[in-house]
Amino acid sequence: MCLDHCPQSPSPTVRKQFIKNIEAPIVRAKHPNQFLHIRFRWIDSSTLPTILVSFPEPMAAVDLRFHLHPAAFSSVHPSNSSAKPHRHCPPQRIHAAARRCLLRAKSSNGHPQIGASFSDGALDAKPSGAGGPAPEQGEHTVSITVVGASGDLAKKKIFPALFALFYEDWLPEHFTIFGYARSKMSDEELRNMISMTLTCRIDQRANCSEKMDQFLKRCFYQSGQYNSEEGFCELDRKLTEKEAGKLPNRLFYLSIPPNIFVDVVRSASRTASLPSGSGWTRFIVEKPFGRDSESSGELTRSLKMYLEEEQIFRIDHYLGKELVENLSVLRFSNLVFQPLWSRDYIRNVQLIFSEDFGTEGRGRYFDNYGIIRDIMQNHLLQILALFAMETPVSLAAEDIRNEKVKVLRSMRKLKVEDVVVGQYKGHTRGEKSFPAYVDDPTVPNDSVTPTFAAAALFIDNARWDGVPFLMKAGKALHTRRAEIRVQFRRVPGNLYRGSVGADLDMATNELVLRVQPDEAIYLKINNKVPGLGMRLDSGNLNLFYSERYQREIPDAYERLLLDAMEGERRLFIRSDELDAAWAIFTPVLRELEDKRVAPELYPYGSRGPVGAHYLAANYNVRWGDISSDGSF
Ligand SMILES: NC(=O)C1=CN([C@@H]2O[C@H](COP(=O)(O)OP(=O)(O)OC[C@H]3O[C@@H](n4cnc5c(N)ncnc54)[C@H](OP(=O)(O)O)[C@@H]3O)[C@@H](O)[C@H]2O)C=CC1
Ligand SMILES: O=C1O[C@H](COP(=O)(O)O)[C@@H](O)[C@H](O)[C@H]1O
Repeated sequence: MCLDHCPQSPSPTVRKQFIKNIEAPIVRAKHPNQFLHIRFRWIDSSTLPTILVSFPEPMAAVDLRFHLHPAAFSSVHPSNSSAKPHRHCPPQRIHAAARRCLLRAKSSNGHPQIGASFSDGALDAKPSGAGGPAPEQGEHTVSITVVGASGDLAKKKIFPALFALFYEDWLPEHFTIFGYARSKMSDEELRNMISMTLTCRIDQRANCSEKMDQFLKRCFYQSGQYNSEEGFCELDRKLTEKEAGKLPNRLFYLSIPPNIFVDVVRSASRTASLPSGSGWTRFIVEKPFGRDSESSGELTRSLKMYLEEEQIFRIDHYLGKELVENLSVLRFSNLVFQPLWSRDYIRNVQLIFSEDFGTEGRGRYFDNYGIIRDIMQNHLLQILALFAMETPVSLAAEDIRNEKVKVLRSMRKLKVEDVVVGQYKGHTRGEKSFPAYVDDPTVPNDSVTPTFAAAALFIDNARWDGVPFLMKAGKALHTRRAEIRVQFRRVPGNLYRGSVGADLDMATNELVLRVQPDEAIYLKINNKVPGLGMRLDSGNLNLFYSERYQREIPDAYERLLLDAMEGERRLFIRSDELDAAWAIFTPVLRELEDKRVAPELYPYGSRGPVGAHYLAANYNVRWGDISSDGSF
C-alpha cells in the first residue's frame, strides 16, 4: 500500500487521514478470505487520488478504480494535524491481524470514524481523561471493565458479547477485560463464572475451546465497593500493569443497579480514568436512566459533574438489533418506500413487544419501574423515533440524533385515556402452574405496577399529523415477539372491492418488520387467487433473514460494545433525546401512580388485557398481530 512514498501527494497527515477514512469500507466489502490489494496513487498535488482495488482469484481478477473527488477530504478534521501516524497493514490476506489493524475505522454505520478510534484520543480530548493529544506512535490497547461483573446482565450478555467479538477477531490485538464487583472472586473464579455462559457463535467450530481459553486468559477480576476510591485505585494499578506501556484506552461498562451509577462514576473517574494527554476513557451506562424527567435530569447532571457528554454512552440495546439498524436502510435507500412514508399513505404504525415469561428474578427492579419505563419509554420509543424522523443530513451520529430529538419533541405528551395497563395473574395450564406477578416475594402483594401496557401516541408534525402510533408491550404473554407493523390506507375507489370480501381493513397493505425472533421483513399485498374466477386474497412478499442470509446475526450487545470502543455514538442516547423521551411519558406515569390506577389482570401466557383492543378501536385500528379469527 503506497503510504509513505507516493510522489506529488498532499501532506502526509492529510494522506493518512484520508486513507483511514476510505480503507475500512473497502475492506468490509469483500469476502474475508480473499486477498485484497489496495493501491493509492496520488495523481498530482491537487489531492485527487486514484484507488485501485484488485481482487485476485478465486474471484475474477477485477480491478476497481475509483477517482475520488476532493470533497472526500472535507471530513479531515483540522486537529488531525497533530494525530499520530496511522498504523497500517501491508497488502495481505484479510485475516485477524488485518482486521484488528483496521478496527479503528470499522464502526456499525459502515462509515469510517473521524476522531473516534482506538488511537485518536487526540480528537476525543476531554477533561478527566477522555483523551488528550495522542502520543505520536506506539501500540494501542483497550481495557474493558465490566462493573457489576457478578450480575445477571454481565453474565448473560456482556461477557458473551465480548467473547463473540474476540472470536470473530473484532477486538484489537491488545485488550484486557476486567470484572469489578463487591463479591469476592479470584481471576480464576471469574473465568469459571464467565465460561458458563460463553458459547461459540456457530456450534462445534473446531477451535472454539482454544479461543475460549485465549479469551479467558485476558479476563481478570478486582473486587471492591462501588463508592470506594481505593477499590478503583487498585483497579487502576492493575489496568496500568496490563497496559504495559502501550497507549491505553479504557471502557467502563456500568452493569449495576441505577442507584449506584453516580458512585461508580465518581470513584472511577477520579481514580481509574486516564489522565488528559493519554487515550480515551468512556462509560457505558445501562438503563434505566431515571424514573421520570426530574430524576433523569438529576442523573444526567450528576454524571456530567464527572464526565463529559462525549464520554457517556447510554445504551439502549434495541438500537443494536439488526432489524432496528436496518430500519433506516429500508427507509432511506429504497425509493419505493420514500413517498409512502407519511400520513398520506400510512394509516397507523404499531410497535409491539411481548415476552412469554414474567419478571422472574427481576421483580424488585421491575416493581420500581413497570413496563412503560422498562420497554416503552426507551426501546419502543427509540424505534418510533427512527421510524418517523426526517432524513438526516448524513449518517453521522449527531445528524441522526438531531433528527430523533426533533421528532420526539414533536410528540404529544401521552394522556392517561390513551393508555391501558395490565398485570399478569397466576394461571394453571394442564399440569403446569404459572405464578402471578405479585407472587414474587420481592413484589408487594398490592402492587399496581403494570406488566403490560398499550398506548396511542401522536406526532404533531406535518408528516405524521393524525397518524396513531400504537405501542403494546407486555410480559408473561403467550409469545415472545418484537415487531413494527405499518398499516397503509385503503386503496381509494378500489375496483376489486367486491372481490376481497366485505372487510376492507383486511385488504390494506401492511409492512411488517419482525425484529425478533426469526428476523424478517414482509409486505402484505392483495393478490389474485389463480384460476378462472376473480378472487383476491392477501399474500406476503417475504424477506426471511434465515433464508436470505446464511450467517448468524450478531447480538445487539456486540454491535454496541464495538461502537463504544470505536467512539461511534449513533446508537447511543444523547441527553437531550432522553429529556424529550421522558417529557412524553412523565405526566402519564405520574397520574397512573398518583391515582394508583388498577391494572387489568390477564392470565400468565394469555394475549393480554382486552382493554388493548378497545384502545386500538378508539382510533379505528386493529392490532396487526391478531388475525381475523382472533388468534395471533
Ligand atoms: N438483566 C437484564 O436483562 C437487563 C439489565 N439491564 C440493566 O443493567 C443493569 C444491571 O442489571 P443486572 O445485571 O440485572 O443487575 P443485578 O441486580 O444482577 O446487579 C448487578 C450487580 O450489582 C451488584 N448489586 C446488586 N444490587 C446491588 C445493590 N443494591 N447495591 C450495590 N450493588 C448491588 C451485584 O454485585 P456485587 O454484589 O457482587 O457487588 C450484582 O451482581 C441494571 O441497570 C439493569 O437495569 C438492562 C437491560 C436488561
Ligand atoms: O431492557 C430490557 O430488555 C429485555 C428484553 O430484551 P430482549 O433483547 O431479550 O428482547 C427485557 O426482558 C427487560 O425486562 C428489559 O429491562
